[in-house]
Amino acid sequence: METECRNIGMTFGKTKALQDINLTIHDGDFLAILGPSGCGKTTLLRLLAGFSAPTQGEIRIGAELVAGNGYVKSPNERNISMVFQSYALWPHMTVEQNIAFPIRNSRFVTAKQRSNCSERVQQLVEMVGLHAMEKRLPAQLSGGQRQRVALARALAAEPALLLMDEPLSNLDSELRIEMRQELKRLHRATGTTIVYVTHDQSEALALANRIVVMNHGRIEQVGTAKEIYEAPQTEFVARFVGRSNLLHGHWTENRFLPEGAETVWQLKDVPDTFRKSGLLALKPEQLRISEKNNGIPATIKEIEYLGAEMRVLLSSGQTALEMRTKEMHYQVGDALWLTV
Ligand SMILES: Nc1ncnc2c1ncn2[C@@H]1O[C@H](COP(=O)(O)OP(=O)(O)OP(=O)(O)O)[C@@H](O)[C@H]1O
Repeated sequence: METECRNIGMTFGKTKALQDINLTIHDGDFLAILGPSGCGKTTLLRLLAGFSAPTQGEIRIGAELVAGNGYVKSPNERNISMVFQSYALWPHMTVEQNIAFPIRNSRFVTAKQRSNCSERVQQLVEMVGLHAMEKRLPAQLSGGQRQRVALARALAAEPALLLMDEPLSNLDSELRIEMRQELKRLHRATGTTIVYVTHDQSEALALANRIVVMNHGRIEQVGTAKEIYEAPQTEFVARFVGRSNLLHGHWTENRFLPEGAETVWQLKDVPDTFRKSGLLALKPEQLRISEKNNGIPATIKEIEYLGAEMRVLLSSGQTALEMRTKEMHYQVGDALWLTV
């Protein structure tokens, strides 16, 4: 079942939280909505859930109009479930009671599913790895285990759409990576359509089969992780997702003369998104330090040791640059050249 947003706009007083949102969510998608704080991600998710009505445009789930023209269908009338950053479990209910709740109460559950409730709860408990914890209360669980209960509860009534708002951000970094694998496995096993809000580009790249990048209430680009990372269509996407350096200069066919450089760079297979504006987008791992004057002059501002590699922050004139390297023979304050 497809979900369709058409010309969605949302204003709060003078704030335009969303503008011209056109988006189709396909059946079985794992779709990430990625963008910086305040770009409108949560507002869009809340509209999909039915917590508020858009000020413009319409939303359809399958053939059914769920919001538009002042009409809005409430969350419990939509076949959706939601997982929040804060888990939002019922504190007085055990693990199995929390998971059973939507099976007993959702209007989208059939009589047959309801009569198989205990088996379904057991199946979900196993699926999210909470065996032997069924009788515990949320307070007797770790953060990761609570989030697993929230996930099992969200999947219990087999929703047409599962909405997740930064569900892993309360977990420590190791557990976050582990839960990512869990989520991917659950998505493969259930085929549920997932819309996943995050401001973390590595989370979006790792999880989603499609990514929607948002900025200032608008969609900047929609594509697969590879498309978004390797072929950004806007300066914002290049910087936000790929952490790309955008160098100004002059293009002649496949040759680029960066501003401040004396030597032309011969480049291969460069997507021509930015050529018209005299820009070259380079990922931190594409920049190299050069011993000789065949690139742009730069000064090292900071070196961060990250274990497997180093993150080096530099400045070239007024431009701040970032590179990643495995070896570093220079120090903060050194002047050198950067090339590709
Ligand atoms: N109920 C509201 N009343 C007024 N302004 C709001 C309301 N909800 C959101 N906004 C504004 O709308 C914009 C988008 O907010 P939203 O919460 O959707 O952003 P976000 O991308 O989810 O941010 P974050 O990652 O920080 O949660 C912001 O400028 C925010 O201040």
